[in-house]
Parts: sequence; C-alpha cells; structure tokens
Amino acid sequence: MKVLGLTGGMGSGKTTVAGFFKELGIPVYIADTEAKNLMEKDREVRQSIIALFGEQAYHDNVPDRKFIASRVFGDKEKLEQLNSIIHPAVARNFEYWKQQQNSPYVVYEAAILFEKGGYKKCDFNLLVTAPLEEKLKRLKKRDNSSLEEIEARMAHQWSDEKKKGLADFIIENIDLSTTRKMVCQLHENLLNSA
Ligand SMILES: CC(C)(COP(=O)(O)OP(=O)(O)OC[C@H]1O[C@@H](n2cnc3c(N)ncnc32)[C@H](O)[C@@H]1O)[C@@H](O)C(=O)NCCC(=O)NCCS
Ligand SMILES: Nc1ncnc2c1ncn2[C@@H]1O[C@H](COP(=O)(O)OP(=O)(O)OP(=O)(O)O)[C@@H](O)[C@H]1O
Repeated sequence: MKVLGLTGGMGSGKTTVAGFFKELGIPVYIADTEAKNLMEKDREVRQSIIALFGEQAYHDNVPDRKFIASRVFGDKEKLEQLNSIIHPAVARNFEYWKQQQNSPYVVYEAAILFEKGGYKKCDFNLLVTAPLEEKLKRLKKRDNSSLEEIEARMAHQWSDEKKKGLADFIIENIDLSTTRKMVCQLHENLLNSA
C-alpha cells in the first residue's frame, strides 16, 4: 500500500486537507492526534515524559499540554528529548495502523515530516502552504494563541521554501474550494498510478 505523506507549517491547513482525503474515503493517520493518544495511554511514553519534566507534566494521567509546551518550545534540547520519546512510538503505531487498512493508498499527516526525516518512508509527499500572514490570522482565530507562542513553535519548523525542495506535490491553501478541487485531482492521479 502506498503512503502519501502530508505536511505543512503551523496554520497552513494540513489537517483541513487531510479531512478532504477522508471525505474521499482514504484512511488518514494524523500523527499529532495519535501522539496525544500515546502520551495519555502508553505507559512507557507517560513514564518517560514524567522522568523528563517531573510530576507536573501529568494530572490524573492526563498530560498537561500547556505546561509541556511551555517547557519545550523555548528549549531545543528538551524538545529533541520529547521528540525522541514520542516519534518512535508514533512510528510503531503508524506501522500497526497501516496493516489494518485496505485502500490503494493512505495518508500520513505530520507537522514535522521533512524536519525529522519521516518523509523518506512515504512514497510521495504533499506540502500544504499558505502565506505567513494568513497562517497567523488562522492560528489566532483557532487557538487564541499569542504571536510569541506561535513564533516559538514556528522557529522549530523549516520554512516553506526549504520544504518545497523535498515535496512531490504542493497545494497553496488559500481558497478552500480550490484546495478541495486540487485534492480531488491529486486523488485521481494517485488512484491511476497506484
Ligand atoms: C508540546 C505539546 C505537548 C503541545 O501540545 P499542543 O496541544 O499545544 O499542540 P499540538 O500537539 O496540537 O501541536 C500543534 C502544532 O504545534 C506544532 N508542533 C507540535 N510539536 C512540534 C514539534 N515537536 N516541533 C515543531 N513543531 C511542533 C505543529 O505545527 C503542530 O501541528 C505537543 O505538541 C507535543 O507533544 N509535541 C511533541 C511531539 C510531536 O512532535 N508531535 C507532532 C507530530 S508527531
Ligand atoms: N483556506 C482556508 N481559509 C480559511 N481558513 C482556513 C483555510 N484552511 C484552513 N483554515 C482554518 O485555519 C485553521 C488552521 O487549519 P488547520 O488546523 O488545518 O492547520 P494545520 O496546518 O493542521 O495547523 P497546526 O499545525 O497548527 O495543527 C483551522 O481553524 C482551519 O479551519
């Protein structure tokens, strides 16, 4: 089964694009969401995170995401340590999930697909982009986050220009109906080449 990697910077609209593939009946694995599940349900992951950040990282076995975010996005080393706990667990979980799917291809959506090399395991990679001003506007509206919080995360992500060099397909997500049409077109091409 082929794997289409799907990525994009914060606020580009990659999860929105993932939703369009779902509408077309394609199984979609959202690494962010699965990482959240694993942080909560996987004992080893939970224990490693507590060892790294202390007991404050969890309340009643539920991760305190705000606390963890406040510790990692200003500290590259801590973020790398957190990544090295979560990413291998997500990779294993994805391989297991993929085996359960029956489809010409599946979508693997991850925020830092290029940065962390996950793209190498995908057959094709789709990059979703949007102008920075547009991304900031969407994130402020969606998360009510401050510019500092957004910039602190973006600092750990590559620029769109850098990512473009590794992408097989690019969707500039500005107008949603155009984006949806581009997803349908790509879907048809992938079915024909699968
Ligand atoms: C630090 C955490 C707890 C903050 O949780 P929160 O609910 O605030 O954010 P969420 O996970 O929904 O991520 C929102 C966006 O932040 C950015 N982001 C998240 N993790 C990272 C990271 N490791 N590096 C760069 N950007 C990141 C992405 O654009 C992502 O889409 C969480 O992001 C986390 O555990 N990150 C490390 C694991 C990871 O890399 N997850 C992403 C894919 S596996
Ligand atoms: N073309 C668009 N026009 C207007 N709003 C959009 C568009 N695409 C996405 N959005 C909105 O922008 C916000 C960010 O989109 P989405 O969550 O898909 O981005 P993302 O790339 O997955 O972000 P993150 O990495 O932060 O999780 C959402 O609230 C979404 O509904």
